[in-house]
Amino acid sequence: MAELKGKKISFIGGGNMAQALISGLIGRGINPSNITVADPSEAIRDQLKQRKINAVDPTANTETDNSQVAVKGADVVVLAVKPQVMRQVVSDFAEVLDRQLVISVAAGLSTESLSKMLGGYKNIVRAMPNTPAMIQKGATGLYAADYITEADKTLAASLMSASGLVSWVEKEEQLHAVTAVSGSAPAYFFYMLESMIDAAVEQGLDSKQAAALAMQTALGAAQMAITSEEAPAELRRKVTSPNGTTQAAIESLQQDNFAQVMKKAMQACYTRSEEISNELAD
Ligand SMILES: NC(=O)C1=CN([C@@H]2O[C@H](COP(=O)(O)OP(=O)(O)OC[C@H]3O[C@@H](n4cnc5c(N)ncnc54)[C@H](OP(=O)(O)O)[C@@H]3O)[C@@H](O)[C@H]2O)C=CC1
Ligand SMILES: O=C(O)[C@@H]1CCC=N1
Repeated sequence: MAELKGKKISFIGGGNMAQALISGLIGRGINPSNITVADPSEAIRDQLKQRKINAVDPTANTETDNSQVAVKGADVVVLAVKPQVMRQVVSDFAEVLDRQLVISVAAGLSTESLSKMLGGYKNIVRAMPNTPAMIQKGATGLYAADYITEADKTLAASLMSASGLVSWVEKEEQLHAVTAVSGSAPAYFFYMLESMIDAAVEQGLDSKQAAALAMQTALGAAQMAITSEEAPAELRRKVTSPNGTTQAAIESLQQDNFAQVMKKAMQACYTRSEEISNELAD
């Protein structure tokens, strides 16, 4: 965290992912006055200002209120807009980049394509975070080309670790797999919770009670898996009494090819990430 002390951090795009990362940063004691966000939504800017975060309107065309203002004063610029609008968005400020570390959280968009969009600017680290960053329980994959300095890699890791775990990948393509296993994955767990709660309600619990039990179980299982020396398969075996209730549930999942279902979903995620990469390449 020492690396972030006094650093000016700007976010281009103040939507879901940016807000999650900002909450992580503020939760770790970063002064909101060191954070600037450019977002066209007045509602988002007003919310940010209430939290003492600077907010500018990228569509404004004044000397004090636009994305160039956010970028010029920054040490780190986090690009948090949809990959499909990145080219258009960065064209507003690419010319004023000179020393800033750019961190892109955009799914799929390669360093090479982004660098071209930025007129050849190369000081880029790619990150694939996830929304539990909001409560500092995020998981982020990071990639930097070999020409990025150790100081900038440390700065990027420090910024993302304010929101939770960080893990570097050696090859840029591995970020597709990171997206499948953690970037998009909170949604899989939320979907599983939704399905479990619906099923418990059908079995006779009221929805609040079902939700509380399912969510606490997800939290407990995740924390156990993280802290235990035993692998998830062994922890699963310890719940599963021979010919008991868990065995019946697990056998049902196996008959329905649960592992295959999960593999197929993660492959769809990986493939979509590759497609976005190809769509945005020149
Ligand atoms: N959500 C997630 O879980 C994750 C997202 N990501 C990546 O994060 C990025 C953002 O995703 P997410 O936060 O979900 O998307 P959101 O749509 O929530 O946020 C993007 C924000 O950027 C704003 N925006 C549009 N144009 C500009 C502009 N010219 N200047 C500044 N801001 C602009 C949008 O405004 P408006 O809506 O008014 O156009 C919107 O508020 C994506 O690239 C995504 O791949 C990565 C990991 C996880
Ligand atoms: O769905 C998406 O494309 C983004 C990237 C990872 C999570 N959300």
